[in-house]
Amino acid sequence: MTDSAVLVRGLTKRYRDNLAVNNVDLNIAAGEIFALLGPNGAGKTTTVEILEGYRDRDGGEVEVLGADPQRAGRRWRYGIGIVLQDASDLSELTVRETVRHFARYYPNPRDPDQVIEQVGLAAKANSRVSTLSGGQRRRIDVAVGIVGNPALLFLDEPTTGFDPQARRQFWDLIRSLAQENGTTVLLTTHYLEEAENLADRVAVIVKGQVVAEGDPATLGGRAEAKATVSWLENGEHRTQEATDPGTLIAELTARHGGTVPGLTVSRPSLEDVYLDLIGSAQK
Ligand SMILES: Nc1ncnc2c1ncn2[C@@H]1O[C@H](COP(=O)(O)OP(=O)(O)OP(=O)(O)O)[C@@H](O)[C@H]1O
Repeated sequence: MTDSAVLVRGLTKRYRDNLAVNNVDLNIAAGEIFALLGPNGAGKTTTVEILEGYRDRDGGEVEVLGADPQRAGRRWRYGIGIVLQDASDLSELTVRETVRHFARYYPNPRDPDQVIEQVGLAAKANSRVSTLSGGQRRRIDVAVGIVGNPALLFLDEPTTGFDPQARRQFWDLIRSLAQENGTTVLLTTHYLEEAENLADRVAVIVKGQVVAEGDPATLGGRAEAKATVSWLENGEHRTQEATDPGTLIAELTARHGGTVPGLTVSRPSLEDVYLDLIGSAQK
């Protein structure tokens, strides 16, 4: 046994002559929020579906919650939560009926009303799912994904189509799941801001291979990258790159006798680093 919720070594998957997943290693600790990033067709969904036990692999070792998904049985599956967009199939049911319905599939479900409260749908508990907004339906999808009390939750592009406020509320919800319930979360996303806000660690996959992995704040040498310092001088916009922006700002402050007009300091965003990484890997 390991403390890892997900342990992957040398994973490979081919579709005919297309090597969709090429020697991928992953180690996701219990309780961690981990994001898989990568361009369309990089191999994220294939990897996730192998971990969920829905796709067989061609090579490598995979351990999810201590078992090989290819051989694991029903009891193992009870520990896995998958957020699918299918709650609307039951749209004539109310929110409470829907969550109760799914709770019955599990031997040790969470209290449906508590789950509804946690996903922020308490005020809608008696409303039909068909009357909910897109973002509210996504919350039901999460409620259905977590009502079985999973140790590991898979989220595939969870906030596509959300407005900015709904997206932030959703992030709070996922964080609370990890913090209060100790749930491990594996998500795929195309929103770098989402990965930065939510994930403890990210892996970038390009053409089936992990090209970078780590804390989003330091990925690809981001924390050590030069800062860009901009300010206004005699009405003109000035910009200078600096390894140590503090020294430059001190000089500027002295030169201006106090406040430096229009001063901004920026480092490469996660998106900048990500685009660089996938650009070099795709060459
Ligand atoms: N069932 C399948 N049969 C054949 N090829 C497939 C199948 N599923 C995926 N592929 C191929 O495998 C590669 C990886 O696809 P995958 O869906 O895993 O990528 P992804 O990173 O999830 O992409 P996206 O961000 O677009 O969802 C692609 O080249 C895709 O065309």
